[in-house]
This record gives sequence, C-alpha cells and structure tokens, in this order.
Amino acid sequence: MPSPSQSQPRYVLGVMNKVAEKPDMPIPEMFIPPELELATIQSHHETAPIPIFDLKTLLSAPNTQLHHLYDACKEWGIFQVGNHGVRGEVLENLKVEMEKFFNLPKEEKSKYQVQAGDFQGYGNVIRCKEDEKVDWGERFFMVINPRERRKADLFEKLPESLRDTLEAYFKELRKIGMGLLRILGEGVGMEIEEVDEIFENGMHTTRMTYYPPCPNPEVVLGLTPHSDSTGITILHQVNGIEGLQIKKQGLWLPVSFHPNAFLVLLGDIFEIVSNGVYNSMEHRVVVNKEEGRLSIAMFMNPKYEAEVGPSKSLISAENPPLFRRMIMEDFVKDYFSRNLNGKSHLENMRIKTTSHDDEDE
Ligand SMILES: O=C(O)CCC(=O)C(=O)O
Ligand SMILES: [Fe+2]
Repeated sequence: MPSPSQSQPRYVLGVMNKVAEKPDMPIPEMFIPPELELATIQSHHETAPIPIFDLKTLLSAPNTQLHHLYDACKEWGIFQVGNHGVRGEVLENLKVEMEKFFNLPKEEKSKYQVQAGDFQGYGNVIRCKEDEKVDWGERFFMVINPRERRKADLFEKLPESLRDTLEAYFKELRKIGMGLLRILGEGVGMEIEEVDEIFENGMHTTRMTYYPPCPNPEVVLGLTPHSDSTGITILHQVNGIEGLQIKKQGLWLPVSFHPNAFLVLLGDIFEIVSNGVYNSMEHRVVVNKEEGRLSIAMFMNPKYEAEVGPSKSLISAENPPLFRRMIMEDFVKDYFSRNLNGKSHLENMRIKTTSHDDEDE
C-alpha cells in the first residue's frame, strides 16, 4: 500500500524526447530546479583528480598501494579501478543491450513502470513523491541480490538478451565488490570476518540510467545532488559520455573517467561503518546538448538482517560512535521515504551531542 505521502509517480517519459525534437520549446517547469539550486549548477572547469588503481595489484598481498587507496577514501571517497578483469565482451554487450532498452518505444518501457509506493522499475523519478522535481533522465532500478528479494515479474519481463548480459555483469562485479569491501574494511582496522558478516550475500541493487541530450542543459540536472546510501557503488560510464560531478569544498568538479576503469564511490553506509573515517562523496550529473549518456551503477550494501552502525571493533571510550545503529531493512525503508537531498540521510543517522546531552545514543 502506498503511504499517504506517496502517490502515483508522474511519468514524463515522452516529454524529454519532444523537447529534444523542438529545441526552441522552453524546458518544462517540472525539470527546472529552484533558483537557489540553479545558481550552483555552474561547475568548475577543472576536472577532479580522481586517483586510479590497478585492481589486481590492490587485491594481491602484500601491496604498497593500499595506503594511497585509504588516503583517497578519506579525502575523496571516490577512486577508479583499472585492470578489473571484466571481459570486454560483457561490457560491449551491456552497451548494446542498454541502448536497445532505452530506445524501446515509450509504451514498451512503460510495462516496467515503478508503481506507487514502490521503488523498483522504470521511470524518471527516484522517489514517488509529488513534490520531487524531475531530473533529466530515464532510469531503471531493481534489487539483484538476494534473489528472493528480486521483484517478481520485473527482471523476468526484461528482454532475454539484456537479462543474460546483466547477469554476466553482476556476477563479475560481485567478486570485485566483495574484494574491495574487504580491503576497505581492513583499511579502518576491521577484521575480514566482520566485513563478511555485514556484507556477504548483501543487498545489491542496480540503477541503469539514460540521460538524453537537452537543448538547454544549463537549466536542468541529470541527477540531483546526493550521496549514495550504500556500502560502495561501482559505476560504469557505459558509452563513455561524461557528466558526473562531485562536490569538493563547495565547488562542483567534473569527473573524467579513464575509458577502461570503473569508478568506485564510498557510500553513506561505509562512512557510518568506518565511524566517519571514510567520506561518502556528494555527486550529481549534468547533461549536454549533443549526446545522450548511459551509466550503470551497482550498489553493494549490507545484508538486510545486518546492523548498519559504526564497526564495533572501532568503538572505544576515546573513539565513541558518531552514528546511530539501525537494521539494514529499516535503513532502506527510511531512505526510500525521503527525497534525494545531498547527504541528509547520513546526517539523520549522526548522533547529535550537545553539552547538555551526552546520552543521545
Ligand atoms: O550516472 C552517473 O554517473 C551517476 C549515477 C548515480 O549517481 C546513481 O545512480 O546514484
Ligand atoms: Fe549516486
């Protein structure tokens, strides 16, 4: 049942195409963020210097790269991995299949529409809220793991060739993701067993996005500023078109992907687990006039039954917990009941201490 704040999401799937066909047509209001936000759409011209690591080297012990990785996670919360071992054939198929999917007629894609009160499926908006501005993009979001949490009839209804390609891609990414989660955990002093207990057979979700070209890209956003509420996100810029930006010291910096690398973003959950040692990076997507952009994000989270909270092995009298604890299942519900808004979900988990209130945990 949809909650009272949720209503049938507004579908505007054809609107972006119409505008693209008639470049003189004004951009409809529903896509234009409030003035305050609009002022910040201006981006810095310098690209963010995102460090890149060789994944095989990172995962082989002993290696000398790890301290650079940990510095990157503390300062940026974002890094690239090359030599990741995912076969070129899988990535090529992914590009072809995603292009085919987003090129399907509107009526075909509508079969996968997100339903009121749900968050899985196809649509423009990430939340089903009346007041949420619509970003310039079409998206498909779903749970991949554990299998019994997949939405019945959603994945199964996708074209077979897309399904097979996605399964091959997820299989490869799961291995990479678990390897990364382990070394990232070790980087803050967690035992591998503790990392596995939280993240093994975790909740994995994915979002495929198509950002169509926009005749007036200065007044819209492809994706509203947010941090990912995940352990880590592995992002692949499927057709090589750029648009991702990160917020560093109040400035929006464009991110340039190495063509053969994935981008890894530390999410809010890893910031919480590391008790604030790592940083989840706020990011957004801008669009352009000429070319559509395709991306796929795989979100790797704790298992539904796990407790999201600062790792118990890190907490002591000298290092008190900075965040509340919550079962993953509830954390997810809470996340999807909110609008996307920078790092507000993480801030909601932060323990607020005042001089009069030390018992807030
Ligand atoms: O499309 C991108 O590059 C970013 C996507 C993203 O941030 C997300 O899906 O959460
Ligand atoms: Fe994101």
